[in-house]
Amino acid sequence: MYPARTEQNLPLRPGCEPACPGCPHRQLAAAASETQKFNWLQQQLAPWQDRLQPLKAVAAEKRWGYRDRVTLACRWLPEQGWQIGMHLKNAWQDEVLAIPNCPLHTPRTNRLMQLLAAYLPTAETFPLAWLVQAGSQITLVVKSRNQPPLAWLEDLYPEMERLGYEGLWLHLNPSTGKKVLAKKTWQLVWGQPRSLDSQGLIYGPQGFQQLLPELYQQALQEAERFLQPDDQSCVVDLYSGAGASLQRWLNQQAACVGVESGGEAVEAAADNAHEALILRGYCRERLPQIQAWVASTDPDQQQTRLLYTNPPRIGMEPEVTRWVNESYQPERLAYLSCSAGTLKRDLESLSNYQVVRLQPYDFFPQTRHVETLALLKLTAKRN
Ligand SMILES: C[S@@+](CC[C@H](N)C(=O)[O-])C[C@H]1O[C@@H](n2cnc3c(N)ncnc32)[C@H](O)[C@@H]1O
Repeated sequence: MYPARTEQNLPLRPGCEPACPGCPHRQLAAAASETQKFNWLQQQLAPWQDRLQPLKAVAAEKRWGYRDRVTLACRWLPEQGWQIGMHLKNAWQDEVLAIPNCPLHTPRTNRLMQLLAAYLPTAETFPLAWLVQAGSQITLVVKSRNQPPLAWLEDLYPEMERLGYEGLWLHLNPSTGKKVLAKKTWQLVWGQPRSLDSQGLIYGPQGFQQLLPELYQQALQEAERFLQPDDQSCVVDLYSGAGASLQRWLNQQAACVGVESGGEAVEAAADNAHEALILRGYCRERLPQIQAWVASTDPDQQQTRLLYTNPPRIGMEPEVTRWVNESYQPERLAYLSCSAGTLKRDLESLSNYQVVRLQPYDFFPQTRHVETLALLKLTAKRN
């Protein structure tokens, strides 16, 4: 990421902790923050600068109080009680900065932190390491092999219900640390195991969700306009999560395959996009199955091949980029990226493609992060 600008032209919002490193743009006006992000993209994506569109963002009043998906560190201090907030870890410090009134969080997230800090027993009784909230699903990650007492939670349930929470999980993870979650020992202690998002899609406690659904829908709409999926096309959807994008392509009667490594997301996608084939695993390891699916879906090679990809920050796996560029060769490709650096690398590797348009979105206001949708078309003749 680019270095933080020292210019500070706005006062801190009420509740914003001066020492919190969470939002480097918190003292910039919206226009200044957006300009910084745009300039960063211009620099990172210089070879395609002429195709870079102005940044799309939500209205000013939606730039705060939007974070309803958080992973917060929890630490017990005998003098001060529970601290829930940002983990500050570097050579000099290893502490948790409490942020009970964070203005970036939704009001219910802050209320949840405050309630837990007030009701939790001491760390000796309940060694809480992380609080993970995915929308309406909450997980308490406990650094222990043994089940801690849960009776204290009874008093919290009515308030959690009032705040619109729907599920509370206990996750025992004795080795929790940098990697917060493990596969085993999840227990639903209250409510229901799954919730529905604003689009009616099912998700669970580990669900990946974009933070600003309105802007995310705009990005998907733009990808759909470009890809033009229909009943004569097949869509390969990589890093497909719980199936939000798959659902769109299916609505246009396209044949679809999704690939996703997260077990819970795969399970949700099977419900959210049940007409698609969902492959579980790393994309690079599923290439033979995707290839077989394409061959059986389009034996005469009459269909329009399309690709949508939305990888994590590290970008597409090199084997996958190579397969797209040299083997699958979709006519149109939409790539939603949260890292301009890895996007640049992958665009350069897609040598058989021309970048048509780069549309940035401010998915993470107040932070340095910026999302970009790259739209590409095949220029070489398919092998
Ligand atoms: C940026 S999220 C996108 C999810 C989905 N497209 C959405 O918008 O909801 C990236 C997804 O890729 C999954 N993932 C990470 N590495 C993967 C890999 N190597 N192969 C397949 N899926 C992977 C993650 O579990 C996550 O769901």
